[in-house]
Amino acid sequence: MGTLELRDLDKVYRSRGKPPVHAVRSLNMNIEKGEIVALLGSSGCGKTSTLRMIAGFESVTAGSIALRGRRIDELPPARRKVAMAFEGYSLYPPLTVRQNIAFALKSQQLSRSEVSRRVDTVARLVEIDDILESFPRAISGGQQQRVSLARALVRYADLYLLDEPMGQLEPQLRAVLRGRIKNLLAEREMTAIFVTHDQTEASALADRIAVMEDGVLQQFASEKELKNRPANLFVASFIGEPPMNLLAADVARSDGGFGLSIGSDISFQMRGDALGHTAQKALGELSRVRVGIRPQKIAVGTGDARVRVVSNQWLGDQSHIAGECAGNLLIAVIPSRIAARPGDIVQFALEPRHLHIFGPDDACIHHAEVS
Ligand SMILES: Nc1ncnc2c1ncn2[C@@H]1O[C@H](COP(=O)(O)OP(=O)(O)OP(=O)(O)O)[C@@H](O)[C@H]1O
Repeated sequence: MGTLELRDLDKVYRSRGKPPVHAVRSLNMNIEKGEIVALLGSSGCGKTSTLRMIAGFESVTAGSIALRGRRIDELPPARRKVAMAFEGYSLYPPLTVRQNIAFALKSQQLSRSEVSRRVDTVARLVEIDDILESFPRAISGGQQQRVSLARALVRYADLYLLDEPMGQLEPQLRAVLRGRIKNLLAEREMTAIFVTHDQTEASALADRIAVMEDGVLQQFASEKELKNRPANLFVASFIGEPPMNLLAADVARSDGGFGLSIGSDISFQMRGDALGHTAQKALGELSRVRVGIRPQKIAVGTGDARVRVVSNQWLGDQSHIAGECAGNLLIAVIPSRIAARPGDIVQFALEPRHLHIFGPDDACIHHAEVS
């Protein structure tokens, strides 16, 4: 049993005169104590709706939410033992920053010195200790966001919900706070869910990442697992920078395995013994699949694929070379510079062991070797 259990959670928004919006569909998740989870996905995929249902700001259309074995989906927000930092979850204007943060501790009956100590500690952590006596209207948006974060983190709760907690901060401060918040959460074994559309943030903070699209959970796994074993085409193309190269391939049976060809220019021999049973069965029934290969797995300057260079960018520590081959755009990332200009022909080497293969319903039927 996890600390937080979401069972078949559904959210449908109905407004008069408009078609209903099915924002979250049959969501199932188990989150363990002390786990930090990121809800990651593009705008409108249902991340915030999920968080707001857990917080109690939105009703649940169907399904259930249990926290430490207790059903909470019918409880008012204040009784859920959940601390949250929400965008627009506004600060009280007549109170100073210090009073705003201390207010979150009101129900906990702590001594004044204990309240003060806790407020000071969390304020230092998010670097707002110099504005504790200011009023909300006198501080910047980024500072307000950090006050909101401090107000959540200062509490002792069963669960912390953070909606784009650092969205308004500059990259440098963001990186520093990320590290500190991660340490704090780990030290106190706090269970937390945060919403982000920033992959770097999700990878840096979270133990596991829930990738959502169109209200549907696509995969819930560690960053490494998402990268190495994407469940489907969506996750494969969403996770990783630059995105995985995806190509349509024709399937043919060949000696002891399968041949996959992309136009007449690129082909792969997949040995049967390198494919699992599921992949062999699926390939035996399919004439066309999609294959994926990460840009970092393509070698440049050797190999059979002749590629016409579209762009070649040196980013200081790696080159991104985009090229066209058999009507497909391929991107390779290599750790060195090469002298290739747009229009030049260069060789790309794509190896069968680096291929992910996607079958019907875009599900992954074979994963690349992990190296
Ligand atoms: N109160 C509401 N009434 C009607 N539709 C809503 C409401 N809140 C959200 N939606 C719709 O539900 C869908 C999911 O929205 P949600 O805010 O949960 O997504 P999100 O992934 O958090 O997006 P963002 O990153 O832009 O906040 C969207 O289509 C959105 O327009």
